[in-house]
Amino acid sequence: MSALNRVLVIDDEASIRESLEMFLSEKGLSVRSAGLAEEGFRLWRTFHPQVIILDIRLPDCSGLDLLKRLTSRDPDVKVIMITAHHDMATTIEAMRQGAYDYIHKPLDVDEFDQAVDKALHSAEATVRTRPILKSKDEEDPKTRIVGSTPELLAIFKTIGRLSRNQATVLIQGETGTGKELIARVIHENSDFKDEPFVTVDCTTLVESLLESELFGHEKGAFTSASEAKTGWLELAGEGTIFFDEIGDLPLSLQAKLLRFLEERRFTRVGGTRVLHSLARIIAATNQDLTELVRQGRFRSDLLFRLKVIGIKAPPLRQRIEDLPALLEFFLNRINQELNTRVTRVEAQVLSMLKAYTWPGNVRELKNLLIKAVLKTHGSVLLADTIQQCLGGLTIRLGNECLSTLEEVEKAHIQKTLRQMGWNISATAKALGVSRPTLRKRLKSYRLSPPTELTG
Ligand SMILES: Nc1ncnc2c1ncn2[C@@H]1O[C@H](COP(=O)(O)OP(=O)(O)OP(=O)(O)O)[C@@H](O)[C@H]1O
Repeated sequence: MSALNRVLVIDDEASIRESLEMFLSEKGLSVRSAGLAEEGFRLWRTFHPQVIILDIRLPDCSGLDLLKRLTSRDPDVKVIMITAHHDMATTIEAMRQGAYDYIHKPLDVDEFDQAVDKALHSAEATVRTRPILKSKDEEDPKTRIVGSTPELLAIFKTIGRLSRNQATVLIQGETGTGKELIARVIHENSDFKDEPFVTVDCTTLVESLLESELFGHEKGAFTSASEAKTGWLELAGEGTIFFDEIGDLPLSLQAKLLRFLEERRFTRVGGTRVLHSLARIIAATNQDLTELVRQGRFRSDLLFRLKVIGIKAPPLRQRIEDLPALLEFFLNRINQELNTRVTRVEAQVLSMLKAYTWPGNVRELKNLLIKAVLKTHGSVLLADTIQQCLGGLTIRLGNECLSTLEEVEKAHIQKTLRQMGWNISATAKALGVSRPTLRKRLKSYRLSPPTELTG
């Protein structure tokens, strides 16, 4: 009998205990039951159940109190609360206290069956997986670029070289690849890090306002200028001005920015005093500026001026080896920010994430993990949850487009089998499963060795 099939039922109604015992035994599970909280707690200590079915109302104490006692001793305990009461506050409180699930009486057999299977699967995954989060991050997570692929190492070097000067930088890359993050890290690692970092979103600016926002204006410069205003160039001091989506900057403003970059001097709108700015300009874009130049939508001389130092932020799919580190980093951050404790991941999660194409890059990964963590009960991030969050999105493995967990699993097994020359022991080891499990999968996916290997 597997060590991972023990269920404890704690309910004061004898008829419910009996029917649940019967139902769970028929599922092949080992079941014990108790009618009182105290008795249930004692059984929990001696029987070591993977899953507990717990009634909210018990004669000697509330099920919620017992839940609290259990989760404080073992945060990974899987407790399915059952109750005849449909009240919001208790449901919320039970989930807050770490209940795995919450089901109403009269029990719907399918719903109950599924909840028990999921809880057992999650308990099994907790045992199978090792925590991936080792230590708390010491660095400020908001200015940490995670990754160690050659493309990123080259970026780190460039950032180092930029630390002693105020050279202009152009960062190009797809959406969500970390362009703004790179700009902030350049600023944080410069001698001028205590000066301001000012962001200019070129997509949201009304053309007529930009000049005065950027350069400032004097009182009375135009009808609504009732007060003088300091512009971003002055506000930034010796810090950094980050032009996000520079490709969207209107042509008239491109000319003004170019003039400023050439002379480093400017006047406020309606003013005569010549001001200087030593701020570093960093521009970012996810468009192909050379193509925009060709189309006459971007000035080639401005592109030349901006690209004193050019940085290419690589798309996530081109540095997929960084995924484990990113996963660990975001789980840590999400746990801290959302007060969750997802510290383990099922083995297939990583292969699924690695197989996906990530059109939204690191931002998409971060958002997906937030969604998945919020759906996770307990400490293990399950492959099923990732699949749900990826929704109808397609996973790409090699040249194949896969959309279900089974397809992904099958393709991954096939690939590993091929790599291992169809050696079952080596493949099972590489996949982290036992040989019987692998054989079961081969049978269910009808996988058999190519003919030249069978003889
Ligand atoms: N290498 C990385 N390590 C850690 N976090 C990252 C990394 N790359 C991106 N991020 C995070 O992903 C999110 C998106 O990054 P960012 O806003 O810098 O991307 P972007 O390229 O400027 O996007 P857009 O083009 O859409 O403006 C941010 O939360 C950022 O902190």
